[in-house]
Amino acid sequence: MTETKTGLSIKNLEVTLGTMKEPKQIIHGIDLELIPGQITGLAGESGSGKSMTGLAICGILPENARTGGSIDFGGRNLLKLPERQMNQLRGKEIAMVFQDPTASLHPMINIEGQLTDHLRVHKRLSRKAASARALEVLKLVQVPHPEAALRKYPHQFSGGQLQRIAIAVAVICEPSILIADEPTTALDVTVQAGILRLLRTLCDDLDLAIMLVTHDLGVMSSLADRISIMRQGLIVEEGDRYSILTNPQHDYTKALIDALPRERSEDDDYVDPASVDSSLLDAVELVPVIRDESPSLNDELLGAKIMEDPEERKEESR
Ligand SMILES: Nc1ncnc2c1ncn2[C@@H]1O[C@H](COP(=O)(O)OP(=O)(O)OP(=O)(O)O)[C@@H](O)[C@H]1O
Repeated sequence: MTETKTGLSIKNLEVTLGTMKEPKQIIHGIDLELIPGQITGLAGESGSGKSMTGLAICGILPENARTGGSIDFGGRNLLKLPERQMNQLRGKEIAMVFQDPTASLHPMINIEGQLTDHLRVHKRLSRKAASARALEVLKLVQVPHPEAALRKYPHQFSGGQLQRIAIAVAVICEPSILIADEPTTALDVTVQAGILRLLRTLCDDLDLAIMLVTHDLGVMSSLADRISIMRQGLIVEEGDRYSILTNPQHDYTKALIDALPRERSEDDDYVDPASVDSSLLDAVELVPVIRDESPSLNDELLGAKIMEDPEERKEESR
């Protein structure tokens, strides 16, 4: 991939909902950078404003939302962009993956149709070229039997495969930015790890700038390059993954880390790699970062999976 990707810079973003008479400020002036080839994690409790941040980037906030600050993408402030131009960027340059993959898939259109429609709208490719690209991208996201998958409908796939297809729809136009909002929350733990690994691979190979929204700091610990911790509409702490997880400064971050599961017990959902299908083994590799027997969340827990040097991680993933 030779094309240079564009990052995104949020400065002092404010979002207010409600009426003029009864305004409800949801986001209170946050800064965030999305950098090509990096996963930026946005973690925090429910209702802290993580999803609203993603919606603001995609220009799909609720109709009554009022915004302040700026979201700079390639020299344009997305908050001020006319709807028509925002429509052109959305899906092509800025894509989104949601918790529920069916939210981005039409139940009555086969997978080839969903992938090629999207491509033909944004890239104006011929039918034949769009079909070839659809097959290529299904292979990229590792959907089994991709030729046959193109002819199937969403209800014929499992949740994990559907999420891979939703990711294929998101990346088919080679966007610069991918907003992944709780992309694994609804999935079984072994499938979760595979999707997380896929996001990492796409980030590295396509030079994508990914914003990963999750309430689960455990997911962050295995994946994000940088982590921002959000609470009540504010980013209370931001830094590289290693320092956030090993040397948190804010009490709220410390509390989130304390809440991470550390011990395996009979009834938790730790999956013994020996007990799963060998095709999943690769994916499961990510899990031990989240679920280790170590007594505390320290360097030992983070182990080889957390490295200070992103280049070192890139090397490992090759
Ligand atoms: N359409 C809406 N109208 C008014 N308030 C809303 C609307 N949607 C969300 N909110 C409020 O905005 C705040 C931020 O919501 P948001 O969905 O961004 O939180 P979140 O951090 O993503 O939480 P979760 O993890 O539960 O999705 C919450 O207080 C929520 O109640």
